[in-house]
Amino acid sequence: MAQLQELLSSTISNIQPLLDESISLAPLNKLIYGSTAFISSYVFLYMPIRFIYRIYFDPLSGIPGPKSALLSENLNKLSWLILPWKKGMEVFTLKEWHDKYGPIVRTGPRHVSFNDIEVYNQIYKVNTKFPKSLDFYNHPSANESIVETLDIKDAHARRAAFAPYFSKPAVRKLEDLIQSKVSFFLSRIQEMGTNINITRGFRCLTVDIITTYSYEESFDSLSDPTFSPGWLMGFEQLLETTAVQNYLPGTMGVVEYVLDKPIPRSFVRKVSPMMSDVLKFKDVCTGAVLGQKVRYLAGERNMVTIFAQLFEDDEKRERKALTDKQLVHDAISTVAAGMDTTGHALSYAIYYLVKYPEVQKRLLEELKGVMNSPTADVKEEVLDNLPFLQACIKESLRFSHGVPGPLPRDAPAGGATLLGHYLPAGTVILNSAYTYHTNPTVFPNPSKWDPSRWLVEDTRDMERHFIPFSRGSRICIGMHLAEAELSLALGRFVRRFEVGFMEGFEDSDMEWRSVFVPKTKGMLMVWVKEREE
Ligand code: HEM
Repeated sequence: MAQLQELLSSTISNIQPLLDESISLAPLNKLIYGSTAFISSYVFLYMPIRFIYRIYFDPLSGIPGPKSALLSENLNKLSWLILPWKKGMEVFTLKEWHDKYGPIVRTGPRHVSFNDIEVYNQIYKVNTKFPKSLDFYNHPSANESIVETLDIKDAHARRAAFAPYFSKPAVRKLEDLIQSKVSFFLSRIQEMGTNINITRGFRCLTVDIITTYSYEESFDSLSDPTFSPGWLMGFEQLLETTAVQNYLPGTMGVVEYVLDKPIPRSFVRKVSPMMSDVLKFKDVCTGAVLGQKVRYLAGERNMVTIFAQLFEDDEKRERKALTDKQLVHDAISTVAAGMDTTGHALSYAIYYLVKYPEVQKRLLEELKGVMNSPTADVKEEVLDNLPFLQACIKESLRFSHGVPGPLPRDAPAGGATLLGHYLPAGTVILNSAYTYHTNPTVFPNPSKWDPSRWLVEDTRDMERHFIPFSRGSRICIGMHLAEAELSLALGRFVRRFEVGFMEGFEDSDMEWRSVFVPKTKGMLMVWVKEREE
């Protein structure tokens, strides 16, 4: 005890002159001195102690994983965003880590990733206790949408309001709309013949369908001469900003607020055409949904759109109406959720059908069995029952993954024990569809696009690991619409056209990195020629 007292008094007497000196410094020097002391103690004292704590004493310390990832959550995030060799590569790295460390990996100080379908089913189930994580679902243009509603009860109520408009019977009633947009899409590409950016073409198709259904007025993107309307350019930019927001939450909110409110749009266009396009995309969605609300409130009752039905059902059921902000965020996120996902799956299908002509031939033979001419009408119900077409669609969904980025969920209050490890409340739990879809035990030779794998007798294990639409209470709300679009667009396209790659297109153009959804390096450029029989 006496020794300790002696040590303390000698330390104080050593520090005292330094403190006295610092008190007598000029204010500027005091600031420099103070900040240097703060930063040095943070970097050289606090960070190492915290690092050691995380490795040896933290409740998550028993979980295997790369130790370097435990240094700092913020550094991890920044590195996924800015280091050229890591940018957009998180899902690939997660898979490598699972291959190395096993089904549970600690990927950050409070992040844990899984590769175990039983765990997946427990987290992403109906009546789950694991809410979506604020760590990710917090984008300024969508944080009041269904997609980013975190609270389980609130999300249930929001989904229940929209679900009737996306059920299988509701989508069947939409068939005429989908068919007419697919017909227009096919006539446009027939007219173009060559140099067709089919990646963007598919996006325009899916958006014209969902905007007509949402707001009655289609964005009419399919009429754009090159399938490149301004709002789509904006959306492509928005995807880039999604990555910034994923890793640096709040940043885009501030940027968007500053550009959106006090600064005139003409000035924004001069300074940043990219941000200007992003704002244009938001403006179009905002105008469309709020315009419809005004018409509804003015007494118009003959609209059959999602939002008009919602306004009517709110009134009938005496439900609390959505705020304007919620409506706008739903309008933006529904367009965004349904466009790229469906578009990617279709692009991958066409890409591989061109690469593997024998597979295309087999598909064509099947389609000829139900469509006796290249432009014959066909119902979705008929296409749904074609095994090889459905196998091609499944394999394309397995390759495009739907949303490959991990869909983060939080460990609930009281924590959770998974695979024998206790995860305290708030631990961020990651599961990436990419990891599950490329499991070689379940999908032998997983990097081969092979629709026939789905035609074997027992597909149960593959089905269990096939999660492009996720599962449970937060499963994709637009799944039936997407399925109808995929069957009709792919079936009618392949029956009608021969298709090939444009000169200059390279396989590497289809390589992707993840900005939550996959973003390919280039665009799929094709020519088409109408089939003769
Ligand atoms: C091939 C096409 C599609 C795929 C692969 C797909 C995939 C997914 C996935 C994986 C989720 C879960 C996201 C999460 O947990 O954060 C999701 C959610 C969602 N999807 Fe889709 N989607 C597709 C098409 C569509 C379409 C056409 C629409 C509507 C027009 C749509 C609307 C939504 C909405 C609103 C959610 C949020 C549901 C919630 O948070 O409860 N999706 N989708």
